[in-house]
Formats: sequence, C-alpha cells, structure tokens
Amino acid sequence: MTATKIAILGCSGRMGRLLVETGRADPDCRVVAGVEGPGSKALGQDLGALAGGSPLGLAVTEDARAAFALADVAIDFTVPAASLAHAALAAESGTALVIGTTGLSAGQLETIGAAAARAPILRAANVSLGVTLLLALVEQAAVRLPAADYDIEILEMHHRHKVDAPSGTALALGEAAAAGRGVSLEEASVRVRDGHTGPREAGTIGFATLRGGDVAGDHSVIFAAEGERLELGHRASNRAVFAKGAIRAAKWLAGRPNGLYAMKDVLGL
Ligand SMILES: NC(=O)C1=CN([C@@H]2O[C@H](COP(=O)(O)OP(=O)(O)OC[C@H]3O[C@@H](n4cnc5c(N)ncnc54)[C@H](OP(=O)(O)O)[C@@H]3O)[C@@H](O)[C@H]2O)C=CC1
Ligand SMILES: O=C(O)C1=N[C@H](C(=O)O)C[C@H](O)C1
Repeated sequence: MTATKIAILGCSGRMGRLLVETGRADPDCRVVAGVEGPGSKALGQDLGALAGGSPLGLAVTEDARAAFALADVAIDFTVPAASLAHAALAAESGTALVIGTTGLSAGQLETIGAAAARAPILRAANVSLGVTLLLALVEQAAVRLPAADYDIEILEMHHRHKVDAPSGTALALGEAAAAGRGVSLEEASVRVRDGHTGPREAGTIGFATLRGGDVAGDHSVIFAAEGERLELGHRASNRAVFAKGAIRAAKWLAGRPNGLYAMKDVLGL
C-alpha cells in the first residue's frame, strides 16, 4: 500500500506540531508539507525540528496552494479565515481536506459545505472516538427524556489559550441534543446568564464555559430533572487523542468521492 501524502496547515500551532509528529510516526503516512500564515516566525524552519523531532528536510512554507498540489489530503487546525481559504484551495485542486478548526460561523460552515461539492472535505469539531460516540448518546437521551421534565445544560472547560467559546464540541453536543428534541439549537440555546435572569425556561439548552490552565478538553451534558440528574461526559487527557483522530480521518478521506463528511462516517457510527 502506498503511504497517504499529508500536508499540515497551521503546522506550528499546538495541534499542528502534534500532527506532524503523529503523521511522521505512522508508517501509512508521509508528511509532505507544513504551512503557516504570512509573517509566522516558523516560515523557513525545518518542519520536523519545529515539531520537536529530527529534521524532515522540509521547510515550513506559506504557499498553501503548492502544499495542496503535493498532498493527497491536507489537515487544517488553524483559524476560521484560514480554514475558508483552505476549503477554496481544496475545491480548486480537488485535494481532500480535514478541517478541525472551531469557531466557524453559520455562513462560514455553509461556504465549506459548498466547497465540498468539488472535493472530499471532512469537518469535525472533535475528532476523538469518545466524543463522536457521545454525540450519538446525547441525541438518544434527548429523544427519550421529555423536555418538560429534563433541563439540558452543557458545560465545557478548556486551557487558557483557547480563543472561541462555547467550544465547537459543546455546540455540536447542543446540536445533537436539539436534534433529539426536534428543535432548532439557534432558538433553544441560552449562551449567557448574568444578573436577574428569572427562572429557567423549559426546553432551553444552556451553555457554560470555563477556561484555565492546560485542560485539553472536558465536556459534560447534564439532563437535570426533579429527583435525578443524568450526566454524559468526556475528558481528553491530552491532545494526542485529537492528533490520532485527525490522522485516522485523513487516511480514510483520501480518495473518497467529493462531499462533506463527519467523524461518524470514518468510525462507521
Ligand atoms: N477538531 C478537534 O478535535 C480539535 C480542534 N481544535 C481546534 O483547532 C484549532 C487550532 O487549535 P490550536 O492548535 O490549539 O491553536 P494554535 O493557535 O496553537 O494553532 C493555530 C495555528 O494556525 C496558524 N495559522 C493562522 N493563520 C494561518 C494561515 N493563514 N495559514 C496557516 N496557518 C495559519 C497559527 O499561526 P499564528 O499563531 O502565527 O497565527 C497557529 O500556528 C482551534 O480552532 C481549536 O479549537 C483543537 C483541538 C482538537
Ligand atoms: O481548542 C481546543 O483545544 C479544542 N477545541 C475543540 C473544540 O472547540 O471543541 C476540540 C477540543 O475540545 C480541543
């Protein structure tokens, strides 16, 4: 079997460096390019050394188009504006693209969906197996626990560097709960509580966000009723679980027909 050629977009970031390390350690993969944005201090540095390993003989580049041309699949853990530019390059080249970036607006998600008509694109707010299963469990619980009795609250905690809130995973869990209840998350969600809020409105889905230290990613979905509370949750011990999930998704995606895929497709859930 020939190795899947992978380009890492955002290669000097927390996830990017781990993806280089995980990709190069995988015998079924070959890391062929690392891309950073204009002005990054990483430009020109050796990609392997940047990721804390031995040199790879590849200099970090800002030429994302050239990286797409070299790769079977590109992996994007960057920022929303860069992810959109990368989706456009995927559409132009037909190269597969895994997007793990969170904090994308509804309009940006729509643009990515449109790009997926011209390239295989997988987008997932969380590429771990555990969270992928949790999404299905939350939807099931929301189907079975009546909205009049069970209040849904979603709590997440992440490291102090995280820039978007609520996390992409928390929002995906909210979407799963809303789908289970047959409602729109946009209409049901309560993202902020402050001051004299009045009593909780039945059927709403609340979000609470904590930030601090080095927490890799904790999520809980709480179904709270009179007399009992069901909690479904996930804790990532470190980011390695995300790097492994993204590399697995990339190998699965390369060579697939054009279209928008999710992590549940990779895992057959
Ligand atoms: N789906 C999942 O399972 C997971 C998703 N994430 C998400 O991944 C994203 C990145 O997280 P993390 O690695 O912690 O963040 P970092 O800030 O550490 O990394 C992002 C990297 O992208 C770079 N970047 C910015 N613009 C461009 C561009 N135009 N082209 C190429 N690279 C660019 C940044 O460079 P610079 O710093 O110079 O701007 C930085 O190196 C976040 O949205 C996060 O929520 C994280 C973990 C798991
Ligand atoms: O920024 C992070 O670190 C993470 N972001 C993702 C999210 O927003 O859900 C996934 C994971 O929890 C780590």
